[in-house]
Amino acid sequence: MTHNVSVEVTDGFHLVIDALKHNDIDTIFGLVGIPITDLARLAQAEGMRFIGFRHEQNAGNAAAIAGYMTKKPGICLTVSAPGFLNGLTALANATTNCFPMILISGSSEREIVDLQQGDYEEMDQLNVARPHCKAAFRVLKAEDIGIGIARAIRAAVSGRPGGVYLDLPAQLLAQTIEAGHAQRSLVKVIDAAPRQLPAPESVERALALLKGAKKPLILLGKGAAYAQADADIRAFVERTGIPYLPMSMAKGLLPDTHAQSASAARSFVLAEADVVVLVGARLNWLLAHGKGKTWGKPKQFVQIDIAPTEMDSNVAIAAPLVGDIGSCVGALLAGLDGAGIDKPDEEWLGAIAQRKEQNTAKMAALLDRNPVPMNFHSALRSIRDVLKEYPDINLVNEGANTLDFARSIIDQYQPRKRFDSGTWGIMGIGMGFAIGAAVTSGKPVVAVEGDSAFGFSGMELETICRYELPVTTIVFNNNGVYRGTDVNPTGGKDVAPTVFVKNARYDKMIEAFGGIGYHATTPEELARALSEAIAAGKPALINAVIDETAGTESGRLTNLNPQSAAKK
Ligand SMILES: Cc1ncc(Cc2csc(CCOP(=O)(O)OP(=O)(O)O)c2C)c(N)n1
Repeated sequence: MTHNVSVEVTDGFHLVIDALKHNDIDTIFGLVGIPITDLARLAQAEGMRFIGFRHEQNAGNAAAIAGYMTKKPGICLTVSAPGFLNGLTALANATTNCFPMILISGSSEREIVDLQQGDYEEMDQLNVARPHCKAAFRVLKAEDIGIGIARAIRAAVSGRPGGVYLDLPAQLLAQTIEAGHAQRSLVKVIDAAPRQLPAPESVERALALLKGAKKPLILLGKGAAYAQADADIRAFVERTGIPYLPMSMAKGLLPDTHAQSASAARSFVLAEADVVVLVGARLNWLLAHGKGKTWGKPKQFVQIDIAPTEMDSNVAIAAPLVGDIGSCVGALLAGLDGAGIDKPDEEWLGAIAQRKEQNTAKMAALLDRNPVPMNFHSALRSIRDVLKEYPDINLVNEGANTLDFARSIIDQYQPRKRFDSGTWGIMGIGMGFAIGAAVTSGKPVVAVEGDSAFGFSGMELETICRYELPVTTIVFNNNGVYRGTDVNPTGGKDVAPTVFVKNARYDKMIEAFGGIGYHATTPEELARALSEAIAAGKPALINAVIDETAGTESGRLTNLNPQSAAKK
């Protein structure tokens, strides 16, 4: 006699969703297609948010900034080959910026890929991904999905955070597995990013170096913002009385209006300081690699970083402090009283105050002007004055002049509220970061965009309108990349490489998707539109007309070559 015993089964699709939810992940950013459309549908049906994008790079950027804001990996889901490649730029950027994210892509079957038999969207994605991310895994058996997701989560957030690639062949998703076995295969990641305490002797060495400093300086990097050790970092700055410089995404750890902020005297303090404490800030190109005329006199560095190999990356580090930033700053605080460190010399603080006063007066003179049409300064003054009323606003910023000037003109008052082109200086993060910040925080976002930078992700205005996100995009429209005045030297009909359609109306773009468009030609119009848009809490775009002659081109290598400069 046979007994028909019904065995409850599940499949790879459900197991991926169960594994993510089992680890408290509730949102996926992605773009559907073969073989992951049903995975997206199922995720939504099972109560997760699936935010569908128009280009995978923007979905990846949204996942990356969600990871930076929450310390949980943001999830980006794409189709194979071209969809995976579109997401790869965001994965590489996340790894470069130490944002935890996981790019999950469907892929072709191993047996076809390895024999290069020409599958639909065939690519050896795992090997393509490896050089551009922190870790890469592939899962071939449904019973391994739980451990695969767990490994990806731990790899993304432990140690120095970064991007992880997880390769899911189409057949895996369709595989069935007995439900009880599936449930038991799930893995809840315990203590994914364990604290890493610094060695006591390294703390003593750092405090001793500070004790001998006459002109100390603290440099806060975005790693300090990511650490979410805000109170201890503020206490360390305030109890030592040491002036500090925030890198752009560390702005707001202490309010930019704080008396110890040395931002308005940046060049002076970098050149004159004798001991510099780097907190989650790497001595890369953004800090002139810690040497040369930017840094003037020889320095001694205390460096706090979770990666021991970051030490001496560019210059010798006199006091390496290896561990997670919260533990390292906490250890310095605990040892402060016993270290007998005096407050910085009044001469040092007085010299900084004087330089701040001079530079603030120069900037005020630039900001007080009201040229017609607007320039970067008058437009940014207008935005600064409105955003002062919204200290918790999320600010996204990219461009060249738009990025450089906004970084010093728009003040931040709270940590992890400014999201920009970061370590790579990449363009195109705008709308993805804006969507990621709006979805993650549930709060309003203002994106201040150069017109070229906006163009990289502008189609996501439809995504912003579709999910009715409170995102106000301000396009600094100066008719081109850096500026809009270059001409084709041949007199031919093609415009110059850096020039766009003159007087474009980006505000009409968002109206096509039901959003609110504003056209602003004066700082007053800009301020009124921005205040109205933030209050409305709906998708909006302000086309801010900027003088096309106002911009300067950054990093023009030909200027370094006298011969080519002479030909101009
Ligand atoms: C993915 C990528 N491709 C190109 C570039 C090179 C670049 C750096 S800044 C920039 C845009 C500058 O024009 P924009 O109008 O946005 O700015 P503004 O001067 O404020 O008016 C480009 C194209 C980078 N960094 N990343």
